[in-house]
Amino acid sequence: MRKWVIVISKPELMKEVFQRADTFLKSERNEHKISKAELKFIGYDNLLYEIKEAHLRHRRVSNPAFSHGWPPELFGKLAIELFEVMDKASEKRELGGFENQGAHLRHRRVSNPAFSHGWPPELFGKLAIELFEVMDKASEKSPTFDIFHFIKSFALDVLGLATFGYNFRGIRGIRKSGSELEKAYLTAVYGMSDMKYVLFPILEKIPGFRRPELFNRIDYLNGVMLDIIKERKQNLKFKKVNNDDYDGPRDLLYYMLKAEETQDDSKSRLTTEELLNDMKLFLVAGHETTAIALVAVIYFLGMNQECQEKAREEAIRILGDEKKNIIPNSEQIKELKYINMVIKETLRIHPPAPVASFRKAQKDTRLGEYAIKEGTILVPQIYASHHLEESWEESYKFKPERFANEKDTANKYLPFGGGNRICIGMNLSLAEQRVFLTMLVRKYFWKITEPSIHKDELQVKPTLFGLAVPKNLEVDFERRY
Ligand code: HEM
Repeated sequence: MRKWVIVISKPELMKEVFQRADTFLKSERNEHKISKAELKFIGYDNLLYEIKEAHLRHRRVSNPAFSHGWPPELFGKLAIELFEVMDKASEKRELGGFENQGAHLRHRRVSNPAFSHGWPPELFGKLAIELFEVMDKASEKSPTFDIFHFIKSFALDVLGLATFGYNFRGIRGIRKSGSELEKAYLTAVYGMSDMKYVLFPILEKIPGFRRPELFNRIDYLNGVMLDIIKERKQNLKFKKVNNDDYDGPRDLLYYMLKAEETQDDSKSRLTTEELLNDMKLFLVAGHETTAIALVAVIYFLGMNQECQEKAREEAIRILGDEKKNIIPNSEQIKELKYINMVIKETLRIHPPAPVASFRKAQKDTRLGEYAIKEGTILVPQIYASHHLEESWEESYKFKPERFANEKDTANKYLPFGGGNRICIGMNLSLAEQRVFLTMLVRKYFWKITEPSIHKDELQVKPTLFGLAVPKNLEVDFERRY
């Protein structure tokens, strides 16, 4: 039987769908088509795919873990590590490509005559193929300024530490000295989201398409993370979680184990396997989303130099202009009014998760002025909602000032969804963005490298989870110190 699918862009209706979670229930777990690799990696028994009581059980344990403050040093120290890698990369680039003007003229004088005759097309064709091969190899080896690659490593390192006290060394991974676990994680994530294998799971059985290495890596990753959880559980049992003598990391795992202790009923607890799945889910759900947000902020400030300058002025006013990296403290972060507006406006104009999960009407009902039949699928279209002209004047224009007054935007701004399935990592991600951006504007001036495919709009590539991942975005950074 054919079913209605309704795309929702009006913010008040979307909010209602999120709020009436029992009537507009998130699709059942078996309605999410996932690859065999994803099944093995995060499975269905996790906060993302569970619904009703099982979802509540995950949320009950995870909520307290996410609802405490995040020490700014967590993000700040990693930001400094990333800046060092970026500086090294820019040095390499200068050596590889750019000469000063006088030297350039000298080269031109000799080269110009050599270029002024006709060329057989095959020469280009054959050489282009050769060049593509070399470029592919080179891009594996040396860093370029596709900034997404850099930021993603940073976001992964933050999440590893925030989730289970583990440093993936993703930033060092840019220089090819990351950890085995980083490699295993990246292989697992890319492997599980390969669209071919989601659409045609039979490929996993066909010689030439099978991916034994991928599944080995997932096993390895699962093993290491499981050991960490078991060891931590054991450790906490001896030390008793509430005692002050606990000196291990205060990460999500710690707070989740602590929350587990307070569940008297064993049925409300999570099994070790479920806990493990949630840990991995946090990495997957928080890694690319935050990296997209940060890259988008770099893009919009690169395209809007006056906004970049205002953000810098604020960072300097609050942190001072000593020529060294300074991690803002919690009090200083609260003072970051303009930078906060920049982050909000970026998440409005370029929401990293442009579409929330489909909901399904559980009975005949009304939604605003619309009659909805049982079984109707509802698609919360966050991107469309953030670009409705009736809600956002000049909606495609980057204007952080829209967020000067919280009250003007509260009812129509939904980058993290809403209701009982609102993004659990929202505050972690926002804290990370505030620290990172403040430090970035103090350290660098930047602009988008020209010519750019992003001249008119930030271009994105298609991805399995529908995330708005920017296509290769090249940025020129100039150090302030
Ligand atoms: C800018 C960054 C982020 C954005 C824009 C974002 C966006 C969203 C949205 C829109 C949803 C709701 C989906 C729905 O209702 O179907 C969601 C859910 C979720 N997010 Fe995020 N997210 C971000 C960062 C994070 C981080 C850092 C984590 C974890 C560390 C995380 C973990 C999750 C999880 C586990 C869910 C499912 C919650 C549930 O169903 O109860 N997200 N996110």
